[in-house]
Amino acid sequence: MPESSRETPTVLIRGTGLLGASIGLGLRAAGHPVLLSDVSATAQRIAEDIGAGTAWNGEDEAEIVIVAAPPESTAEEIAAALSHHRHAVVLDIASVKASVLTDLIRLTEADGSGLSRADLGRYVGTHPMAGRERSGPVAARGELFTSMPWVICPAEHPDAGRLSSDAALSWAEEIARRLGASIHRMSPGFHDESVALISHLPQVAASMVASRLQDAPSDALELSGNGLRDVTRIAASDPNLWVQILSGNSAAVLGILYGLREDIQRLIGTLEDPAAPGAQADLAQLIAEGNAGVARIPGKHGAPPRAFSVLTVIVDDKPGQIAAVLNDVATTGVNVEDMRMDHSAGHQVGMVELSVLPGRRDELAQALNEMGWKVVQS
Ligand SMILES: NC(=O)c1ccc[n+]([C@@H]2O[C@H](COP(=O)([O-])OP(=O)(O)OC[C@H]3O[C@@H](n4cnc5c(N)ncnc54)[C@H](O)[C@@H]3O)[C@@H](O)[C@H]2O)c1
Ligand SMILES: O=C(O)C(=O)C[C@]1(C(=O)O)C=C[C@@H](O)C=C1
Repeated sequence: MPESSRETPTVLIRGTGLLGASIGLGLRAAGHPVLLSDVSATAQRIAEDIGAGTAWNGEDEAEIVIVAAPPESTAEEIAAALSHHRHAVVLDIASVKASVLTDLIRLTEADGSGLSRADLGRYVGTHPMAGRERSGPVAARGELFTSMPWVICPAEHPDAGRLSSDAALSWAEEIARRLGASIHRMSPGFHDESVALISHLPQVAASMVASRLQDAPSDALELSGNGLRDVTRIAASDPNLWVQILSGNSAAVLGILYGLREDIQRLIGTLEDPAAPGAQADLAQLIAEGNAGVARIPGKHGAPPRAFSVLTVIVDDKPGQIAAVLNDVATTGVNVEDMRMDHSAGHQVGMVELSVLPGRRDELAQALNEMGWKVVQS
């Protein structure tokens, strides 16, 4: 446990949108007093109303400040927090890390900043690898971070080496842990290279696939199944946020896009003459390489990839059905590892897909059947 005046110090959250309000909900549940502040009075009031914390009066001291503003405002907000709260640990959660740190160092070293390099000892850059395709406090969830990775990037100076103090680092990790996340410590540069591949490329790919649908005939769209939904969920993300993320990490994203461009060009060449010698093997290789890549995505808490068994429960499309299914599952003692809900086009039923450990599937299916649920195993 890091040294602090209290076990559950007061946390000020600056930026009370999706992430800020989710952190507020989670930290309040963990016993922290939480203060909220946002440039948008509406976002701040909604966050207060959903129980993420109470309004900051603009003066009170906090022991920990979490900047959850958009990336373009993050460095300035960190500098302001370091100035205002002279003893606080200051964290940010922006999706890009190296550009925020560079801007922060520049602001700190500017004449008249009132900050010194020593003040940066109280700063740690972080990034929860959890979110949603929706913005704003209305979409906030206190459990958003449970079992998800949370990156901790000790601040480093190009000439002076590591800046973040041990005390600040251990508070950053403690906060992530209290929100249920798993800790991954790395440099800002390695973080940005990594998220270009596992977060920024998927966003670009989803947006590009979904943009093809804009002018598609509605008869074609009515055939949409899970394949399309799986690939396009994040295409609903906020353009304003993603402009900032992609331009803040452009070099790393570009490196991946160059490789992708080669793959697409090759695929186009193959499909232009699929009967040519070697073409079928090329196509098989494309899919097989995808199989190999997807098999490397780890499970929860960085555990090795694990295939879950899925069973589908057919429910009436009316309020309270998902809660009723989950309540009955809870009585069986079988842990649900993942869950999703789908609707069957043109039918008044929903399909609740439950992922469970393979050894528990049959037992759960039988128990749910006995309780009167209609279960389909896939
Ligand atoms: N959305 C995600 O999935 C996700 C996941 C991890 C990290 N992040 C990062 O978290 C941060 C917030 O993202 P979000 O999804 O919660 O966005 P959001 O749009 O839901 O919320 C951002 C909030 O910040 C407020 N704000 C803007 N400028 C501000 C300033 N100068 N000071 C204080 N508040 C300010 C806005 O009014 C808004 O309420 C971003 O830096 C983003 O990169 C987002
Ligand atoms: O699950 C989602 O909806 C997300 O957008 C999450 C996601 C991600 O790519 O994993 C998106 C961007 C953030 O920087 C962190 C998390």
